[in-house]
Amino acid sequence: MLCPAMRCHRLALGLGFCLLSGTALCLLCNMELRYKGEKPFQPVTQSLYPQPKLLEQRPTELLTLTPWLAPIVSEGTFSPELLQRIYEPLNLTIGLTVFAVGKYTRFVEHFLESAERFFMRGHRVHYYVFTNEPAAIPRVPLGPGRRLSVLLIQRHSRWEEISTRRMETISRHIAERAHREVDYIFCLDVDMVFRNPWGPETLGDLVAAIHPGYYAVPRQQFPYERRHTSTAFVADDEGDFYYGGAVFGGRVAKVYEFTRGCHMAILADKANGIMAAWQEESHLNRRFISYKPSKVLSPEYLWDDRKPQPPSLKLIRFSTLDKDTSWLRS
Ligand SMILES: CC(=O)N[C@H]1[C@@H](OP(=O)(O)OP(=O)(O)OC[C@H]2O[C@@H](n3ccc(=O)[nH]c3=O)[C@H](O)[C@@H]2O)O[C@H](CO)[C@H](O)[C@@H]1O
Ligand SMILES: [Mn+2]
Repeated sequence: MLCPAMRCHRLALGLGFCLLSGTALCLLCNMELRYKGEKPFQPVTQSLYPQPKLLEQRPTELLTLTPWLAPIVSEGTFSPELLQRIYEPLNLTIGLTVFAVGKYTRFVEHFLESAERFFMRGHRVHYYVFTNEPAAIPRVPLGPGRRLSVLLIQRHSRWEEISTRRMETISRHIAERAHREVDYIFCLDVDMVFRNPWGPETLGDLVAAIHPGYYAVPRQQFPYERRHTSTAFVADDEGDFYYGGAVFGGRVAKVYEFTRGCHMAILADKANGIMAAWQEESHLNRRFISYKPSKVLSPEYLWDDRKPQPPSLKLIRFSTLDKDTSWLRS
């Protein structure tokens, strides 16, 4: 039999031990791992390597990875059901910017109606429509979790200016507002329509889409800006794919950096009295050579109704309408 004093002593020891091991366990559980700092990629400066060819392997099968190992998204490369199950619980909000200035307001209704049918079904979506004429924006009925903000912008007289200014407007809009409201953001042309599902397979840090007019063309023939005096200049032996200015996107912070970078380059050109060959599309292409997209969308995501559907494309998801360009720009 232990005397009461000894029992007390043992009890105190036991309790002390429990307390100590408990604290240690607690500390271990709550311990934050200090990883080595993330090292962001630096812009690519040397670009002497063979051009990737979307149709290289077999003439009707698209390439699925870029030489820097970014996925090239097309029908058959992903499971929509699986991706839906992965992304749904994340409760993401996806922003979509679209510009409708002057006569282009007539495209909004068809654009939004088709987006409601096909764009990011089952996810929260925030449309940002930039226009000089808010009264001309139709009230298209939206599904649950989907909202629309109409934002007033100035109208510039030249269409090149309207189109090019988008980089500035988007970067400012992200800084002022959208960075708080959305996780990802896509920036699309309005003279287009969704024809098939566009889902979370398109989400990535920085996303570009291959232009429907140049996916089977050698890089020397890409309509890059070729004047050395422009900040959008691209040499003959540079370039991966020719990307369309009508579709880009990504994580909101990355799209901010991207649009700001393009805007700065456009401003530098402007100071020198230069408008790049294909306006903001030329700057977008220049920037994607140095800052590679982390995901590339096949021309399924940026087609043109004026072209017949080739056998290599199993479906068309988003396409330019056949429009009267000279009337629109007059
Ligand atoms: C076939 C062709 O020529 N394609 C070029 C043309 O695309 P696009 O012919 O697709 O240019 P676009 O007329 O659709 O203009 C781009 C976007 O700017 C907005 N917008 C433009 C003008 C206007 O008065 N109001 C308005 O809202 C609208 O959202 C439109 O979708 O121009 C782009 C640069 O901008 C690229 O160089 C494209 O390669
Ligand atoms: Mn367009």
